[in-house]
Amino acid sequence: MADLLSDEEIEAQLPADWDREGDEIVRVYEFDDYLRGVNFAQMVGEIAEAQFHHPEIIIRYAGIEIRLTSHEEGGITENDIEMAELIESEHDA
Ligand SMILES: C[C@H](O)[C@H](O)[C@H]1CNC2=NC(N)=NC(=O)C2=N1
Repeated sequence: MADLLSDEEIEAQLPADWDREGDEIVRVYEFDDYLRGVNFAQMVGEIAEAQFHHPEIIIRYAGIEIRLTSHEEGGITENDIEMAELIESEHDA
């Protein structure tokens, strides 16, 4: 079990373009092609399986929303920050 991060730690470690919403960190990735978004969601799912840390993935016509929280700990942990960083690197690849 990872430790819950403090408000200051979350603020300091949140990757660029990610927002904090209560017990979750959130990012919307916009795509101008629906199936490119679907493909990105698939890649996020593969990262989640590899990390065994699973985001909520919302597939919309205009883009993909990723919501991360650590359910077992009941808040935001290093696992969420690490997942956000891995997803960012996948998006930038
Ligand atoms: C039993 C529990 O669901 C598993 O240990 C993993 C699976 N994936 C998970 N994903 C997320 N986001 N939070 C968890 O606490 C979590 N736990």
